[in-house]
Amino acid sequence: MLETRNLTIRFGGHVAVDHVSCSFAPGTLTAIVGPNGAGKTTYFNLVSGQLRASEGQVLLDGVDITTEPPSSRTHRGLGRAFQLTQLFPNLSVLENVRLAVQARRKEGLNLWSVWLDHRETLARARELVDRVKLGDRADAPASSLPHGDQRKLEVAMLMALEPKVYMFDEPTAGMSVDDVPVILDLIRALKAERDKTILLVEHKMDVVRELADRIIVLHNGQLVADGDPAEVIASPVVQNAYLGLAVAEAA
Ligand SMILES: Nc1ncnc2c1ncn2[C@@H]1O[C@H](COP(=O)(O)OP(=O)(O)OP(=O)(O)O)[C@@H](O)[C@H]1O
Repeated sequence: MLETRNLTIRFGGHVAVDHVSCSFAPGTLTAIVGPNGAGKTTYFNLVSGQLRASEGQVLLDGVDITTEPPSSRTHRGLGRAFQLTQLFPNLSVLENVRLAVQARRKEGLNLWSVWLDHRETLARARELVDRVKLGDRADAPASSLPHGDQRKLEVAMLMALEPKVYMFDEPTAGMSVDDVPVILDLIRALKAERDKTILLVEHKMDVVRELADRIIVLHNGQLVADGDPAEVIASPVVQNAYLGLAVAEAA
């Protein structure tokens, strides 16, 4: 179980995330929505450890991880999609995924087991590369991939870590219409495993409606709605705070 208690961060006088208390159970997909600047990405950064909270706590399975660096949170099973800057641009797609698989496994000192591990690691990496539909780009340098394929690679690397909690921040942003279904299918498949906790920041309401078991709404850093997707979307607070604004912005 992932939980935040009164999670808060201030940048100067600005409170970007304001006392957000929320828990996320395994087997659920929670969409986090809200207008631009609402604090969604900042909330993610606080959970994954890219930012340190000014106040409040982050707990994973009851352990207070508020002051831990991102690497130890990852080690505990908190998985945030890789950023492009974390990839090795000159290594191939397969090599990048292989390194992520390797990071997850412990290599023994016995040479025979190292060899077996190497073969298994490579096989697992290939499986993941195929799963994200990058099989025909496996040997291409990561830097040569178009944007949509790079996002798929990020997801493959995240899956290689086998986290308990998956955090996706607008996973389909900037993708072509052909690439979007690949990512959504992967998220659906993770959801079908029923033991993963999935957090999804997403602006596309049709995606949210289809995938989410629950929606939380952030507005000015505060949690202003939380519940069943249909009810939350219909609630006045969302219509005014989010959808109303989104419509106004789109106009
Ligand atoms: N490092 C920072 N320093 C100062 N202000 C920041 C910093 N990071 C975020 N903010 C501010 O915090 C607020 C929340 O930003 P955040 O990016 O979390 O919003 P968001 O809901 O993810 O928006 P979007 O939907 O546009 O991605 C914004 O007002 C932003 O300008």
